Amino acid sequence: MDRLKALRSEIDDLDQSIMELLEKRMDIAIEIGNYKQLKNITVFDSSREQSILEKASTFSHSPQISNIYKAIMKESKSLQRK
Ligand SMILES: O=C(O)C(=O)C[C@]1(C(=O)O)C=C[C@@H](O)C=C1
Repeated sequence: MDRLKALRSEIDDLDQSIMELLEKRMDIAIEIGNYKQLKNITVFDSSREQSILEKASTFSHSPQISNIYKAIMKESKSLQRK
């Protein structure tokens, strides 16, 4: 039980950092969205997404990281379209 508590505490610390970084990323995505709207640029940029997904798969061979990035970028686009 002590071990479970300790591991959960590690996850809590990591979640705090992940959430802070995701919040920052979303703020920047909103700024990019505003810029794109101003300049009449489409929200979806396939080559940029491919390059991020390539980085994710180079960083880690586990498909989970790429899947998480797909979800992050889906939310990013939805924020930009608001
Ligand atoms: O880099 C951009 O152009 C963005 O809008 C950001 C972002 C992302 O979340 O990384 C979101 C949508 C695009 O399809 C590509 C990338």
